[in-house]
Amino acid sequence: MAQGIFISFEGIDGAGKSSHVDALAQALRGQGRTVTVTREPGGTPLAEKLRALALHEPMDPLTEALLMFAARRDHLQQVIAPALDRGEVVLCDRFTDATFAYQGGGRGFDEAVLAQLERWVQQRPDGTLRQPDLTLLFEIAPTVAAQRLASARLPDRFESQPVAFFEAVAQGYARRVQGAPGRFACIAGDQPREAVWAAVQAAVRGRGWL
Ligand SMILES: Nc1ncnc2c1ncn2[C@@H]1O[C@H](COP(=O)(O)OP(=O)(O)OP(=O)(O)O)[C@@H](O)[C@H]1O
Ligand SMILES: Cc1cn([C@H]2C[C@H](O)[C@@H](COP(=O)(O)O)O2)c(=O)[nH]c1=O
Repeated sequence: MAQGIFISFEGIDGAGKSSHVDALAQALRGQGRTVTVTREPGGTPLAEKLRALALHEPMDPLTEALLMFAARRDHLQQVIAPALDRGEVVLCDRFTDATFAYQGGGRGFDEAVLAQLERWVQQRPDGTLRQPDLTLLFEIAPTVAAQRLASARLPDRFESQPVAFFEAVAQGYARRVQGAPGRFACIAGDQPREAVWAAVQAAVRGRGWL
């Protein structure tokens, strides 16, 4: 059976990505595809426990990075890889680019160490690295994202960071795009919702998946 399709959604907090995950799932299901919608950190009972710790408990950058990869390993083993092996579509709200952006860019953690953890956690039996087939990166000015979040919900450990943190996170994302430009579709997140949704569909259609 052919491998499935792995699509991740990325961007700074408040970029507006989450509302489009379910919409894309519905559109793909409308075409007869089986779709798993999931998120990181999280996606399994264990990884959701690690998520609660990572988002709410104080910790140092190494602990934070290790928790993200521990959650990811369980999520990959239990949910993502089996679904892809069954030929399904996996839509994941954040994946490893978020670790490079938040722990690497935002916290200033050594990206060479993150790259080593990425290899350990995402290596497949054939030696290749598991990565999304497509990453939709929602780009927005940190000040605009902060205004959106201010009226949306109580902030967690990441959302309560200052604008300068999110500028560093955005730079972390930009480095990931530079490293693998063909994997990314960059979407202007500051447009009206309908225009953002049109851009999401165009990116997926461009790959022949919609
Ligand atoms: N295009 C848009 N224009 C204006 N407001 C938007 C737009 N898209 C989303 N929002 C609003 O911005 C807030 C954040 O949206 P959403 O939760 O989808 O962002 P997100 O990128 O998934 O953030 P997080 O990663 O923190 O969950 C919500 O209140 C949402 O209603
Ligand atoms: C995967 C991943 C996530 N984060 C951060 C980014 C967000 O602030 C939260 C998740 O919250 P969301 O509302 O579900 O987007 O976690 C991170 O710092 N590192 C990661 O690897």
